[in-house]
This record gives sequence, structure tokens and C-alpha cells, in this order.
Amino acid sequence: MNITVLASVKDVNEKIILNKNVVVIDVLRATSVIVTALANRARQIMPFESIEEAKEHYKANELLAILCGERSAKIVEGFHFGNSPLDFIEDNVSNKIIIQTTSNGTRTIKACEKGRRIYIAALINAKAIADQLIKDNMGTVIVCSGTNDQYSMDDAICAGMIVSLIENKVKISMNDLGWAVKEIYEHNKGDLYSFLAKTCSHFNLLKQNGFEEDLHYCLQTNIYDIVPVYHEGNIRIIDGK
Ligand SMILES: O=C(O)[C@H](CS(=O)(=O)O)OP(=O)(O)O
Ligand SMILES: [Mg+2]
Repeated sequence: MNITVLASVKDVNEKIILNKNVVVIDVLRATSVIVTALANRARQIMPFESIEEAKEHYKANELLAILCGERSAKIVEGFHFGNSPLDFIEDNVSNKIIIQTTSNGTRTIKACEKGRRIYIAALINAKAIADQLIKDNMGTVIVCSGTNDQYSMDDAICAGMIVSLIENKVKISMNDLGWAVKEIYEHNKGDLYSFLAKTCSHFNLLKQNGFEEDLHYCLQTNIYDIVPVYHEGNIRIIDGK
């Protein structure tokens, strides 16, 4: 299997993702929110790049939808929830359409729209994504959303975990960044929290802003066995998984 890992959303272009399966990662915190909401029975997620687009779609679905997202890590004024996955519990999201806009993650999902199949991954569902990619056995691009268009270690360790799980089972060819993130993950998997505290500026920004609980939550691995897929504006779970 051929795998290309991209360092941030700014490396995505149509040529790289065309006819490829794409995996979008934003561990802190957009894709951790998406996986959590779907695991807690949200009907679907609708990601948007801008606050204006999100509000417009909310108006059309007011009875069924909730507005969620952040700017500079803080809840957008007038929204129901920010970007803390711990808010996306069953009582808040069951049967709801989640209209979401965040600084990095939702922008990355939109940038990958031309991919063959677009999967949504975080550490909390990494094994389910790796198993799905092995099953598909297709050329795959793993996109780390990054933070403000820059490489971000939270996303890199998740990409590393996914490729490490795949490489244990099938032969892969991969770009240099793919091998780098695999090594980084394998050397630090015993204590991801301390590793990110040392190396990840966005992790420390969230910590300073009081989101410590989110950090512990997002760094758990494989707590959900679900594979969210983005298709024509909506993210849903495939195969009833
Ligand atoms: O809330 C987050 O974790 C970040 C926000 S920012 O990088 O502090 O602006 O958004 P995300 O899109 O989940 O990376
Ligand atoms: Mg992020």
C-alpha cells in the first residue's frame, strides 16, 4: 500500500489527493469532536470553513441542529458549543445535526473534498481507521491539519500511530514524512501527554487556556471503533460501525 503523509492543510492539492483515499486528522480538537459526537449518536456533522456559512446553514435546520466551533480556541459568540469534545455527550447531541466550524480541522476537510473517500481520524478512533485503510488497500493520503498552516505534533503522532498499525499488518511504501511520524509515534507512545507537553505549542496553548481535561481526553487511543466518512457536505459513520 502506498501512503503519503502531509504536514498541514497547506500541502493539500488536487493532484495529490485525486483518486486517493484521504484521512483528515485534527487531534486538537476538531476531529476528536467529530468522532465523539458521532459515537454519541449525533445524526451527522456538517463542517464549514466560515462562521457565516455555518450560521446560514443553522437557520435552515434550526429545529434539528446545533452550532459548534471556535476561533482562537474560544467558543464563537452565539454558538451552542465550542470545540471541547467533552461537551459532545449523548444528552447534548443525540439525533442532532452538528454544524461545525473551527480554525483548522473543518478547513482541512473542505480542502480534501476531491479525494476518493474522506475519512475522519483522531487518536480516539485510530485503530478503526487503520483497519479500514487495510481493508480498502488503496493509495492513501493522510493529511495532518496542522495549526495555522504549520506542522503540529498532535496530528503528527496520530498519523504515526495509524501508519504504525498498518505497517504491522501489510507492506507499505511511504514518503519520508510518513516514516518520520511513525518513528516519532513509536518512540513516544508510552507517554504521549509528556511528549506533547514538551514539543507541541498548540497543546500548551490549550493548557494555558484551561482545556486540560480536553487534552487528557483527546490523547486516549482507540476508545471508539467507528469510521466517520465525509461525503457531499456531511460526515456520517459507515457500515453502521
Ligand atoms: O480549538 C482548537 O483546538 C483549534 C483552535 S486554534 O488552533 O487555537 O485556533 O482548532 P482546530 O480546528 O480544532 O485545530
Ligand atoms: Mg488542531
